[in-house]
Amino acid sequence: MIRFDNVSKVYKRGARPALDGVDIEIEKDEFVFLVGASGSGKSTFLRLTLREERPTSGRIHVLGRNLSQVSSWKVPHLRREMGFVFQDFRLLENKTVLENVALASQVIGKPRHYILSAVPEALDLVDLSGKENRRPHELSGGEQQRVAIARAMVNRPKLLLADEPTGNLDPSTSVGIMRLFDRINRQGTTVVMATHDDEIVDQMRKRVIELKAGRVVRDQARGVYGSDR
Ligand SMILES: Nc1ncnc2c1ncn2[C@@H]1O[C@H](COP(=O)(O)OP(=O)(O)OP(=O)(O)O)[C@@H](O)[C@H]1O
Repeated sequence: MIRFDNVSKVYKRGARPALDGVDIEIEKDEFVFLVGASGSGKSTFLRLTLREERPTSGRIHVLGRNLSQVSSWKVPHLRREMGFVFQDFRLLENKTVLENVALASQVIGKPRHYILSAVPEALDLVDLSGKENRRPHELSGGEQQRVAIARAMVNRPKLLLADEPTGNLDPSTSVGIMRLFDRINRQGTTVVMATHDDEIVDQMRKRVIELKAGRVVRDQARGVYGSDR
């Protein structure tokens, strides 16, 4: 699903690499936590996977494609097969819940009949049926993140990437959001999540990849947040 072969990324000539000789393979249906101190390279890994950035050296395969061979005009096509969830939700404030989710399908030209079934299905997945006509400011933080997850899932991606999705949420809300990611994963979507949420990582016992100064220092099945536990 994702393969990094000896990938390095240097943003500015002379700066230390944000990723430094990274080899990672993530299989279909896995749930992977990316952990590590601030600046260790987690977001860079996600941005390279999305092809928002290109590596300085090394090879990246995502969804069976070598990213260096995907021409720029085909990048949007590739991204349609991936969902992305951010820490700060990034919803459109002047649109309703339903419109926020539907828009993600409309902009890529999905037919009306698809949208009419996929949007309610996505809202049902995140347990927001009944709140279709609310606007983001009428929802709690956890509900807003659920809308963002519905938006990421509405085109039925094979891969869901998330950068600190619980970073703005309180602990009990975060648990609910993590259960949702777990359910999405069990239904067949590969999940890769960068997080600082140690309690949740310890509870969920999924694969943990730890980065330190751009290098993989730990790759553990059913792992915990900190290597010293
Ligand atoms: N666009 C950029 N231009 C220059 N340097 C960058 C850029 N993005 C990230 N960096 C640098 O690359 C390194 C890795 O950053 P990255 O954002 O990948 O870390 P992170 O582990 O996601 O951190 P955080 O947990 O704070 O989000 C850092 O030293 C950062 O300053």
